[in-house]
Amino acid sequence: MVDRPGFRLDITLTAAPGEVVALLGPNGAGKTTALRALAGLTPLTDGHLRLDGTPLQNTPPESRPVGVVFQDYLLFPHLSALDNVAFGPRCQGTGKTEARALAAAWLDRMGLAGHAATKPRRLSGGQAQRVALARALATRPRLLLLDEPLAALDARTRLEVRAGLRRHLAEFEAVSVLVTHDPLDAMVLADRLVVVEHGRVVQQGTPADIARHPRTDYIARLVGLNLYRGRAAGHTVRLDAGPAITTTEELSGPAFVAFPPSAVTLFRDRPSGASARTLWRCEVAGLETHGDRIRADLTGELPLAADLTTVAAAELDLRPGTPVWATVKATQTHAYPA
Ligand SMILES: Nc1ncnc2c1ncn2[C@@H]1O[C@H](COP(=O)(O)OP(=O)(O)OP(=O)(O)O)[C@@H](O)[C@H]1O
Repeated sequence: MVDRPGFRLDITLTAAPGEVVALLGPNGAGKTTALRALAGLTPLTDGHLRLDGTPLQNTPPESRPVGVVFQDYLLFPHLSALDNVAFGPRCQGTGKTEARALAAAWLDRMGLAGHAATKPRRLSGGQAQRVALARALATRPRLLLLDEPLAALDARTRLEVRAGLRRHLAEFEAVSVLVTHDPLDAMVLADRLVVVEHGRVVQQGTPADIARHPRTDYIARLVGLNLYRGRAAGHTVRLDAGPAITTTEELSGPAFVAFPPSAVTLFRDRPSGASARTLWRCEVAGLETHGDRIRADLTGELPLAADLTTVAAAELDLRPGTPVWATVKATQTHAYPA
């Protein structure tokens, strides 16, 4: 637990050797605070930290078997890539020659053998990220912490570096914890996602499980689903938001219903064949381009997001304020216990 005026981080986090855990959450949720507490840079107000069975909270940061890759890498600007990587082993008492040989091997593993003598300012973003990772791994940490590891990169580099990082994390035999806002980074890199909101864990599980069964609005938006809470009886869920919705699954009691924006069809006139159970009167609140589709934000009987092709949006002549009827197929809705 970490307490500071106006904010409390209160989370339980456990991880097995070899596991990659992503802490995912909105701004100010407490992800960085959690990472700093693990690194020993922010003291715990209460609770404990244990690594390989050994209490950690009284060990100063520099003596913890923890490697950190900071968001902006924090490479030493005056040292070559090789000396940046050799720095950690040197601090641990490894002799100069051995530390440099170790660093050279790490750079080689990262595909950077040709850049050993390069200073950080001459490295590309992706190369600097790999040097920072090599620097953290060269100390043979038992816990690897990565703060927004890809945030400093442009979209193209990000794709490549993400794939490389995934490989290195998979090979790393101890625990990795990474912090990110980016659901894609989290899904690609982590074995398990821990979603933090307001200083607490609101959901955790495998990426696939979280994407299929979001339990908060933040996660639903992240994975691009419409999400409602309600009460199920058979194939109908009466939503807290008002209307009822027909679902394929049969359930009873508190339930979530989720469906993707692409499962929604919009009409200007009330469609004659549609079941009243899956037909809502809405109004367009906003429109934005979403890849090769148009995402319509709707308010009304059921607030929802709908994806349309550009042609469909033009034919419906949608603009903010346009009244529409929205329907979703029961086969595309997904209900699960709340
Ligand atoms: N050094 C600090 N002193 C005081 N308050 C802080 C400090 N750092 C963060 N906070 C506050 O603590 C809370 C948690 O912040 P934290 O940076 O851990 O969140 P985060 O999930 O990492 O957010 P972000 O994604 O924006 O980095 C926020 O309310 C933030 O304003």
